[in-house]
Amino acid sequence: MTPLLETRGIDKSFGPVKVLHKVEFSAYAGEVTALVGDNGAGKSTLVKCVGGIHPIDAGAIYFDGRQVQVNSPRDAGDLGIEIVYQDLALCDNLDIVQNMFLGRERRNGLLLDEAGMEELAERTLSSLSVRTVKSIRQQVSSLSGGQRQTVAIAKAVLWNSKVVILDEPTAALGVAQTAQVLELVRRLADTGLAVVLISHNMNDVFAVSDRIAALYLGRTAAQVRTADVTHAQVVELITSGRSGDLGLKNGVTP
Ligand SMILES: Nc1ncnc2c1ncn2[C@@H]1O[C@H](COP(=O)(O)OP(=O)(O)OP(=O)(O)O)[C@@H](O)[C@H]1O
Repeated sequence: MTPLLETRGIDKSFGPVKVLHKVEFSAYAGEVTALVGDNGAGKSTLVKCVGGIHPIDAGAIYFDGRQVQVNSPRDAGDLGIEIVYQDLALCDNLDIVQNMFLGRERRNGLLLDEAGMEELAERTLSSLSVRTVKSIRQQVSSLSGGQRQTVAIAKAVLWNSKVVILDEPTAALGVAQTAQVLELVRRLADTGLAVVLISHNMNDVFAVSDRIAALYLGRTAAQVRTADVTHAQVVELITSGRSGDLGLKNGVTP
């Protein structure tokens, strides 16, 4: 199976500090790939490289088997790569529809196509089986953390996304809301998207991912199928970069 998104040998430095060393990473359509690693391991940097925010120093990015240049967030968006950041970047003083179309508003002549945007927002939310919001004209400031996360994810999905990268989507959530967001993460993959889930939470990772990619000090420690590893083995990968008894071939489950 060809990965939908793949990095090969990515290097990235900030000034004299080398943060990524020949990083290999693959994400597949229809699957959730968890990207794990300790604080400072390079997860956000890798994601920002594939999102066109940081230029890479060496290596290459492949999309659907084809080498691509991702020089700006616009390039990433054109390929269908959307990143949902932890701090969400939703505007509190706007409603759900306004937030979902922010910066990409639909127009009807000179006027905003409010009805069209409402319908599409509604359709996107219901296609993801999101029933938690009362009205899509609700201000985002009145939503709970889980609902905000849901809107941010739906916003990413609205734009014909093919790869959705979620940066710690459950970090600030309670138990019930975490379960809801994880269900949504699973549904995204089930609709055929490649979902990348950055997470520090092993329960979340094991609950929802098909594959796990572990970074250790900016290097790929392993890429494995979730079904092939235990919590303890993943913790070992994260904390020491060692794959111990996993029997990996070049860091990958054979
Ligand atoms: N813009 C930058 N300039 C200089 N150093 C940076 C920059 N961005 C990240 N770094 C450094 O790169 C390393 C990797 O950081 P990164 O944020 O990618 O890690 P992470 O795995 O996402 O960590 P966390 O789980 O804490 O978010 C860190 O040592 C960090 O200090």
